[in-house]
Amino acid sequence: ASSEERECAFTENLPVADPHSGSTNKLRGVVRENGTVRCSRGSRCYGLWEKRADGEIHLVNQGCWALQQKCNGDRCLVTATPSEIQNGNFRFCCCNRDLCNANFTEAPPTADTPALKPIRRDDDAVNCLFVCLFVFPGKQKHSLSALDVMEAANSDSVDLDNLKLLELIGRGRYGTVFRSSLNERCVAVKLFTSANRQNYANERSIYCLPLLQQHDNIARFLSADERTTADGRLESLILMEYYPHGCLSHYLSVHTVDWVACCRMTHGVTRGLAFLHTELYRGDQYKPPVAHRDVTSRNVLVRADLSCVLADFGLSMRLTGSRPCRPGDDDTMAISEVGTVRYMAPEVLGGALNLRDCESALKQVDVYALGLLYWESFRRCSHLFPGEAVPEYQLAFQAELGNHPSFEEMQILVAREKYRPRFPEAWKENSLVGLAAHFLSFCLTISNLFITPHHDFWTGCNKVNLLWL
Ligand SMILES: Nc1ncnc2c1ncn2[C@@H]1O[C@H](COP(=O)(O)OP(=O)(O)OP(=O)(O)O)[C@@H](O)[C@H]1O
Repeated sequence: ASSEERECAFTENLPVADPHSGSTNKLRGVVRENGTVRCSRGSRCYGLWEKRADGEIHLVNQGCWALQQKCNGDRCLVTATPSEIQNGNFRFCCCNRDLCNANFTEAPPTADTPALKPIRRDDDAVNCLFVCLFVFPGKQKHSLSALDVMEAANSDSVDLDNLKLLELIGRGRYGTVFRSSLNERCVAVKLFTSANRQNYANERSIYCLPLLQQHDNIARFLSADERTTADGRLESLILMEYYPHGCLSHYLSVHTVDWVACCRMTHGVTRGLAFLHTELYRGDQYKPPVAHRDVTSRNVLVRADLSCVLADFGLSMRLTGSRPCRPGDDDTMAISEVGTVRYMAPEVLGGALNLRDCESALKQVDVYALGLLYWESFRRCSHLFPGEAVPEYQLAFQAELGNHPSFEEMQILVAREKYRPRFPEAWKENSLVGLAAHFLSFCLTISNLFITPHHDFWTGCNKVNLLWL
């Protein structure tokens, strides 16, 4: 039964734009004139209704639902309590019988109700979905994120039996990343051992912040879960969209890029970081400003069209709310000295981070690292080396300190000697004017694309400019 084709009621009052991943096209199936859709094998049906201010319930969308977990009922049961979904304004259900989504049935959630519940601990992902779908209907370009968030919202416990780890694609300090398949969809899975559970919990909570998944330059989160391995160990998993080009540093190490591609890459990371830093209120949604605290070219992932997303939020920190950020706190050290040593700002290395204005200080630390990413990227830009070979890819300070610089080495070089990555000779000699023009147009491009000119961001940007100039 799970692999049958399914016929579902179909309505699209709110268009779900074409996702940019082929694998999710199967969400739609073949739409028929009689208001139904023939969904691809293994799909379920879903429905979404809105309760308006007048108390009337209006149908919003119906169609095929690619995720199978918890959608096995005959009836379309709404089990998330109304308060969990946008203050009770929406009803979502999915089910596994032909046309079962024509109507919904409200049922109080029970332990064994074969239906949906939002992501554990909060309903941010569900709320994100509704903001994606309704508050910004003009942003259909991002509707893969809406779809993904719908999936995330409903995949509290992914059916891990269907998850196959296929190939090891990355190993970081905190997690091991595998290209994987989930119900024939290609995904990336980051596995954390119990020793790194805090990092997992933090990354998960950041991904689930309201509005975060709406942004095109933040990595797509699909789900998170925990399981016990055969030998009794606790293992935590984060499921994400799979980015076939991998991380920025890998991409740049094997490819040069032209000017446009280079701008697209750096611009994407910049937008992602600006968004992360920004405090947002939209309707009843609140996104706190967040510092990434580990901006590196390994933590930026590259899409097929060479646009980039910011990833790896295991060390990220909300900059408002309950967490203190004052000198003398027990976690002052943790606040100021996390990250990858190569990308640490001089004030972090020199122990001079201004914790009295923690929010600005940590944002500026991120922006310093962003400047190093620009340097790594533009050194691989073919247009900036006319008539000569593009230099081999280098990480920032690799020429000076090699592959594994220590904290002390970085401290001496960057904080004490105030050394910064060098411009290649080609940029100094012949094309300074051209470069300046390019750089100016680049700055203008990115400045146009910020949501709001953010004071702290621009303060940080001055550091980038200084680094460049
Ligand atoms: N969704 C993805 N798609 C493709 N490759 C990925 C994906 N996520 C991570 N990777 C690869 O795995 C590597 C490690 O991932 P990640 O940085 O999230 O782990 P980490 O343990 O937190 O690492 P770090 O040491 O940077 O903190 C990345 O640099 C990248 O090459």
